[in-house]
Amino acid sequence: MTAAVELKGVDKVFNAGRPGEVVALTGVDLTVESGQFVSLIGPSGCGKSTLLRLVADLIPPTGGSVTVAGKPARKARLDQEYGIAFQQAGLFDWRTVQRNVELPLELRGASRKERRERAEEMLELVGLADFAKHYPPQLSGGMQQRVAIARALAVHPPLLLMDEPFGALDEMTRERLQDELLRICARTGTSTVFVTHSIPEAVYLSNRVVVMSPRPGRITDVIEIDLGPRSEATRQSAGFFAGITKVRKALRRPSAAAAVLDEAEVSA
Ligand SMILES: Nc1ncnc2c1ncn2[C@@H]1O[C@H](COP(=O)(O)OP(=O)(O)OP(=O)(O)O)[C@@H](O)[C@H]1O
Repeated sequence: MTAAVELKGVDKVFNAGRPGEVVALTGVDLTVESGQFVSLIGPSGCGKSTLLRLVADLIPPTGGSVTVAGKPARKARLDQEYGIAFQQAGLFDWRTVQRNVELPLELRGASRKERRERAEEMLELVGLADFAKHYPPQLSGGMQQRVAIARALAVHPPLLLMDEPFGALDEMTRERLQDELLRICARTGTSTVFVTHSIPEAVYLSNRVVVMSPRPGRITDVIEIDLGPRSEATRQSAGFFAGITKVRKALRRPSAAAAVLDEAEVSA
């Protein structure tokens, strides 16, 4: 089966050869199989968002190749092979919830009837059917985030790219949305690449947690999570805590190496 995402030897340098050059990513190889949920975790500035933006073809790589659904990233973007949801829900305040969700379908030239039906289906899926006629400022942060997810899924993309979508939410809302997201992905068969700072969130959601190192960003570990179908009991289970410990140790490893380097520099 074609992988949902494949990165081979990807490098990203911002401002190459100019003042302020930043080597954001180096030698990144990553495959996300179809239907998988993969989280990216790592210290601030390690290149998680950059990696996601490369997959979305919002920026080009400096080296290597990015393939989405077997196509070059640019073709995949034009074919709307993925939906995007970021930390800021990014909704248009002057459009109703329904018309926000319809937006990607409008861009695709879908008929008014198709747009309305699809938006209703998506709002049902995220539990917001009763709020279709509301405007985003009338909704809570969690509800706005669910609208953003509905919008990202409106064209039935095989892939969902999410950059800290629940980062600004309280813990209870966050856990509820995590469960909703897993339910939606299971129902629609969507593959997901999810950026987070939260170790428990990464472990709870993912089939695989990809751990990245600080500058220049590299993948240092890929941790398989095998917890079966998630439920409230999962959050209390020994397997869940074992997963958290594994990710935490993996995150410490590169920074420990950096600390040793720093000490060497200080003592030199
Ligand atoms: N447009 C840009 N121009 C120059 N440098 C950039 C640009 N975008 C990102 N960078 C740099 O690339 C590196 C990686 O940034 P990125 O936003 O991908 O990190 P991140 O892991 O998502 O960080 P955080 O967890 O803080 O959101 C950082 O050093 C950042 O300053």
